[in-house]
Order: sequence, then C-alpha cells, then structure tokens
Amino acid sequence: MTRIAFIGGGNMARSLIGGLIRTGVAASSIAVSDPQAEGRQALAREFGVAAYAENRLAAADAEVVLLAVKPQIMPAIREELREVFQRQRPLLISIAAGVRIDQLERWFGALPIVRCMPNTPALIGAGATGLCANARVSPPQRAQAQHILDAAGLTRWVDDEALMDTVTGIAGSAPAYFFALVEALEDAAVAQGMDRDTARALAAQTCLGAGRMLTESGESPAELRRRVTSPNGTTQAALESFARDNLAGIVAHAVAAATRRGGELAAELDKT
Ligand SMILES: NC(=O)c1ccc[n+]([C@@H]2O[C@H](COP(=O)([O-])OP(=O)(O)OC[C@H]3O[C@@H](n4cnc5c(N)ncnc54)[C@H](O)[C@@H]3O)[C@@H](O)[C@H]2O)c1
Ligand code: PRO
Repeated sequence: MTRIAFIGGGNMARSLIGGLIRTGVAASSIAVSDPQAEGRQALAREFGVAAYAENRLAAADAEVVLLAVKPQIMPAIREELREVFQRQRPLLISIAAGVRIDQLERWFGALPIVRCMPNTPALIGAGATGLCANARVSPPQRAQAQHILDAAGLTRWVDDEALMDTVTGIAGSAPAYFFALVEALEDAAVAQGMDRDTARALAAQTCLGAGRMLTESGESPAELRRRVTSPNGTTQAALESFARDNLAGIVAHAVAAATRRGGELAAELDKT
C-alpha cells in the first residue's frame, strides 16, 4: 500500500489527511511529522495516523512525501530530508505557496516532484487544487498525486508552472476573498439596522446558493448574473455601483497582489 508522509501537520495537512481517510485510504498507510506535540497528537487521535516529532521518521520508506510546511520553513527541513531522500526516491509533493519546482529540486534532489496549490475548503472535500509536475514524474505517479488531491475536491493540471502563482491568486487564497465579501455584506446590512445573525445567515446562504448554481447549472457566471438582473431593478442598481467603483479592477489588483507575493516568497527563499 502507498505510504504517504506529511511533513507538517497543520491546517492543510489536516484537511488533506481527512480527505484521504474519508475516501477509504487506510490510516496505517499515512504518517505525519510536526514539532508541535499538541497538533501531532490530535491528528493521531482523530485519524489514527502515525505521528512523529522528527521528519526523517515520518519520511522513512514513504512512497510519497507531501510537504505541508510554510514556505519559510523549507530551509529548516531540507538538510534532514535530503539525507533521507538519498536512500529512497519518493514522489515529492509540495503545497507551499510560491515555492518553485527548481527550488525543490535544488534542496531535495533530482526527485519526481509535483507542485500543487489546494485551498481550505479541502477540509470539507470541496477544495480546488492546481497541480504541476516535473519531467521525472511518471504517469502512475501523476495519477497518485491526483488521487491524493482528488480526495480534497476538484483538481486541474496546470502545465505552465508560471501559472501556479495565479492558481494561488484565484483559488488558494480566494476562499478568504469570499469570506471578506460576506463580512462586507453582513456589515452593510447591520449598518442598515439588521441584526448580525440574520445578516450573516442570509449572506452566507446566498454565497453557498450562488456557488452551487455556478458549479451545478452548467451556465456561465455572466448568464447567471443576467438572470438575477431585472431591467432597471435593484440588482442593476447594485451592479452599476460596482462598475462605478471598478469592482473588476479591484479584483484584478488583488489577484495580481497575491500572484506577485507568491513570486516574492520564492525569491526570498532563493537568498537562503
Ligand atoms: N492555509 C491555506 O489556505 C493554504 C492553502 C494552500 C496552500 N497552503 C500552503 O500549505 C502550507 C501549510 O499551510 P497551513 O495553512 O497548513 O499552515 P500551518 O501553520 O497550519 O501548518 C504548518 C505546520 O508545519 C509545522 N512545522 C513547523 N516547523 C516544522 C518543521 N521544521 N518540520 C515539520 N513541521 C513543521 C507547524 O507546527 C504547523 O503545524 C504552506 O506552505 C501554505 O503556503 C496553505
Ligand atoms: N494561504 C497561504 C497564504 O496566504 C497560501 C494560499 C492560502 O500564503
């Protein structure tokens, strides 16, 4: 059975491990390492996976090693793992924002590597992940990586690695944009005198309903928007206000900022 080791047992590792267990992967084939005892023990308790304080113990003999640490932690783990990888050649999967495949090759060796970018809805199996592989990844390993991320939701291969920071900009970071929009809707309703609970319930359900219509109806977002918008009605008034405030430009700037930050995170690591 494939043995998967997670290096770092934080939020994203928890989401991905939860997805694997939910889709029937045996807990006995999953190991995780994290220096924080509390989080590590919680994962062992909740999912029945093997949990270690030391990365090399989790990674030993693993067929797949999934790096789920913050980009800035990479320098702290690379020596130890490089040593382990001299004895074995696992499929290395990284979910770290910004971190490029050539950097992973430099730090961890000439391994088959998949760089991917999931997002937090992975926790409930509704994530969206972009994946990109180096030339050493065999077709079965590609399928293996996809299988792991499929357990967290939708997956799409992105052949051009330069677009992986764009994946972060429109998917990895984007759940926060929608939460921010709901917060703003809620605040606007409260400012008009509505109680916060009612405002949150209405805004959150609207977000869910609109998202489901987008994914389930097969219609384009433009067509679904058109169907809500009665001529000279309330929606038209709101959309015209958005257009006057350049909503599309605001969103494009935000996505560009996230994309740029991905590149900066990698550039900062080039100096280490
Ligand atoms: N949170 C998101 O929305 C999201 C989405 C996509 C990708 N990512 C990427 O996933 C990675 C993890 O993010 P997260 O949100 O799960 O962070 P997190 O802080 O929840 O998890 C990181 C874990 O790494 C552990 N850690 C620290 N030093 C370590 C070491 N030397 N060895 C092993 N483990 C160590 C920490 O104790 C922590 O539990 C990041 O690289 C991030 O860019 C995050
Ligand atoms: N969370 C990580 C960050 O904010 C990566 C995508 C989502 O950097």
